Amino acid sequence: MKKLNLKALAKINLGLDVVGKREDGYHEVRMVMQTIHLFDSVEIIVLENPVIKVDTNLYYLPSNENNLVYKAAKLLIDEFKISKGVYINLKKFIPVAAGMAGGSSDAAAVLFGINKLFNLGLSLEELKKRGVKIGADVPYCLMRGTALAEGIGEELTPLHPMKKCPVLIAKPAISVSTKFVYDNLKLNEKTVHPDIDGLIKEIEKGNLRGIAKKMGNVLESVTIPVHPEIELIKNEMKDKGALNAMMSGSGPTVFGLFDSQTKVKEAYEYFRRKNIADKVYLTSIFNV
Ligand SMILES: C[C@@](CO)(OP(=O)(O)O)[C@H](O)COP(=O)(O)OP(=O)(O)OC[C@H]1O[C@@H](n2ccc(N)nc2=O)[C@H](O)[C@@H]1O
Ligand SMILES: Nc1ncnc2c1ncn2[C@@H]1O[C@H](COP(=O)(O)OP(=O)(O)O)[C@@H](O)[C@H]1O
Repeated sequence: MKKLNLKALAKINLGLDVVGKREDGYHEVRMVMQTIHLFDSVEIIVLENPVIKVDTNLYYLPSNENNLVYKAAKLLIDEFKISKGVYINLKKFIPVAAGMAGGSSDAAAVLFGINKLFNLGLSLEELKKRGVKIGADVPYCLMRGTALAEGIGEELTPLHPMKKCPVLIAKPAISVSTKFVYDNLKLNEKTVHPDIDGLIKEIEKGNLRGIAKKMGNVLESVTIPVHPEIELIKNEMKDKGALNAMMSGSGPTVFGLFDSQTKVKEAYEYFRRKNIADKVYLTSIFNV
């Protein structure tokens, strides 16, 4: 049986700025992306019949063409007129609709896997071009590591690898639609834009405190007023010793960067004990 087991890793945005809006409604961004050690598991098995079958461990996720892994498989199977099929068994651990690119990373894993299983010979660049048709974050999920993402998120420049540190993740029991957040973003002269270039300089220096100071996410201005519990979680994390804490992507997940294993463990235990968030993970920076 021909099969592959892959890890689809989650991301956080160390910095997220929106610099304009395109005519098609998509926004021009400048984001510092970072992979973390939190992943879904994606098993792909080649089938002799030309079908795409998806199973997931989450009852509320679609297993039809609305699942991003289905879309990724179909895209390559159609383009390369592959006469066989695939069975995809998806085990989700990355919170859904959380600002951590779980779905995009699953799709990236399937593009990567089908390219390998059927010997399509596509380069990473060629896979990224197909990935952006599924979602703006898919090209980054194929690349991983520390990167500057521009355009709608698909123009990628690798950056100096982020200094390793413990990361605390906390997601309140709410889901946020990325489209809603972008649609409700109002950019004007009062908008506080994060200093993305300054953040990159601190990453190059490997200065964790400097990185923490320069973190910023312009989408917080939309999501936090709708879900004020995000601000409370950020404050709790900082109180418990995070160098800084911020919402990832369109939210609602909050991540905190720590400079000590002892502090992060204490904060993790405290978050679990006090039920401060629905899901809490103690993880770390993943570099390629
Ligand atoms: C905000 C970010 C930050 O990394 O991540 P998440 O919060 O989704 O994890 C990304 O920009 C999200 O990328 P992704 O989730 O792949 O977006 P897509 O599926 O392509 O688009 C969902 C919707 O978001 C809006 N959208 C997305 C990307 C972008 N640069 N401008 C936009 O306006 C569009 O309205 C689109 O219909
Ligand atoms: N494989 C998948 N994993 C997660 N969500 C998926 C998947 N396929 C489709 N979706 C849909 O995509 C939406 C957002 O997915 P997700 O990638 O988890 O969010 P975000 O981009 O905020 O990190 C969800 O509403 C979900 O129904």
